[in-house]
This record gives sequence, C-alpha cells and structure tokens, in this order.
Amino acid sequence: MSALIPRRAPLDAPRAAAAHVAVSGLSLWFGGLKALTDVSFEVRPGTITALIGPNGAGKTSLFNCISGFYRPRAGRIVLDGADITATHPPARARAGLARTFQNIALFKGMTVLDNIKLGRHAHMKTNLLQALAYWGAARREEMELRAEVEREIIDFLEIDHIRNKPVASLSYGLQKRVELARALAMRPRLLMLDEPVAGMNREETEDMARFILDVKEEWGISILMVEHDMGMVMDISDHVVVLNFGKVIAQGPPAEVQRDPEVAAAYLGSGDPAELMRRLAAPREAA
Ligand SMILES: Nc1ncnc2c1ncn2[C@@H]1O[C@H](COP(=O)(O)OP(=O)(O)OP(=O)(O)O)[C@@H](O)[C@H]1O
Repeated sequence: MSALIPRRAPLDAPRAAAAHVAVSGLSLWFGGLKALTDVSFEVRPGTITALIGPNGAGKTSLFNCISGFYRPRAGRIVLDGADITATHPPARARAGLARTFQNIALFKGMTVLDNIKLGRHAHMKTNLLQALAYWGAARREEMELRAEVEREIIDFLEIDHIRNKPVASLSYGLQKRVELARALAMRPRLLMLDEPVAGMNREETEDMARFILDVKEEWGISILMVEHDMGMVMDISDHVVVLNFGKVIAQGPPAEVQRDPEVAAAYLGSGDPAELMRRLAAPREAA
C-alpha cells in the first residue's frame, strides 16, 4: 500500500514508553458458552498486534477483557509486569490503556476539540483535597501541557480545519479519526483499536492505516487492534493472532499466518492457504 509510507512526525510529538502486555490462559464464559478458552499472546512494546478471526470468534470478548469491561473466568492480563486482571477500566486507563470502539463513541453534538479534551478526563483529579492542593502552578502547567498535547494531536491527524465543527457534521472517516484523536489525548502506552477501518472506503482505509503506522513509529505506542480488513491487517501488523471459536489457532508474523492451513480453513472452510492468499491480494471493495 503505497500510501503507507511513513510521514515525518511533528518534531515535538510526545514519545510514550510503549507498553508490554502479556495475556495468559484467559478464559471467559457467558453462561454455558465458552467465548474464550485458554487464550495466550503478547503485545510487544512498540509493535502492532492484530486480533483476527471469523464472526463470533471471540475478538470483542477478548478486547473487553483487556480493557476491563469483562472479568475473565481464568487467566491473567499483565501490563508492564503488573497484574491488571482485576482492575477496573478507569484504573487501566490511568495505567496507559486507551481504546476506540467498533461503533463510534463520540459526543456528536460537541465539537471535535471538546471531544478530544474529554479524552484527558481519565487523568483528572477527582478528590477535592487533591484538587485544592493541585490548584496553582502545577495545575497551570498541566493545563498548558494539555493544550500542547491537543495541538500536537490535531496537527498530527490533520484535523485542524474541523476542530470547531460539531462531530455530527463530519464524514464517517473523519469521525473515526476524531475517535483516534480522543484516544491519543489520553496519552496511552497501549492503544486498542476496535475495527478502526470498518465501514470505510478505500481512501479512508489507507489514510487510517497510515495514521496507525505513524502512531506506532513516531509516537512509540504499542497497538492492539481487532480488524476484519485482512489486506490492511497484513500490511501494517507485526504480529497477528488468529482466534476461532474462542481459541488461538495461529499466531505469528502476517506472512506466516496467511500460509497456515488452519487459518485458511477457519476463513474459507477449504483449508487452502493459496486461495486465502489470492483473496487477500484481491483489491478491496470501496464501502
Ligand atoms: N454479552 C454476551 N452475552 C452472551 N454471549 C455473548 C456476549 N458477547 C458475546 N457473546 C458470544 O460470545 C462469542 C464471541 O463473541 P464476540 O463478539 O467476542 O466475537 P467476535 O469475534 O468479536 O465477533 P464479530 O467479528 O462478529 O464482532 C459469540 O458466540 C457471541 O455470541
């Protein structure tokens, strides 16, 4: 994908210490349904890991376990050596985890800038005494830093021209970009993207893929994404984890995973890796 050639970063793009995530032996049941069984994989610092698999394979369930919306029945999620399996979503956000959603979760009547500002709420002080102690120079510094981060994100994602527009007035592709901006405003070390290019046409997909690559390469953030667009996944991922019926059936570099007969069988029912590779190579249809 030629549009994926990385661009130069703004000189002062904030560098994060990329997160390392280790998921081990994760299982999740809904009543009698085993949504996840003994799932293990890692997101290495500064890489893009993609979770793929047919509908109902367990990708969203796994995402929800990692972001803290679901509590697994068994297994551990370790972020930079700390076990976060039992912590709540706000604590995970403070630990450096930010996510976007399959269906855009923005405040549609608010402007782009106000939505981005909300991304910072995870880091705000809530305790009154803390807030009072915080008032003054330290708070001013924080406000200045926040404004700087917002400016950088707006420049980086090329959305300056729409910063004061209500989100509802924007195209779908731009709304998805604003959602990415809001997640970046949390200054994450692990960015979780739930179907970042779902419903996008080819041009929007290529733009978003380029931004995701740039987030990794220029901001140094680890990325975990669920995505159905296999062409995009194979283009930009460092590591691909394939789920089927709640189990990891393959994982490795994209080229290796594409050649796996079990992966071909899960997607095509035929088990023919050559056919899977032909389909992946076929041009994507515009949405
Ligand atoms: N809240 C829930 N209650 C009961 N069953 C659920 C719930 N969420 C998911 N499931 C079931 O768990 C299994 C895994 O679903 P999940 O949504 O995680 O798959 P997925 O890979 O994300 O699918 P898709 O690609 O269609 O989004 C499915 O059988 C699904 O029906």
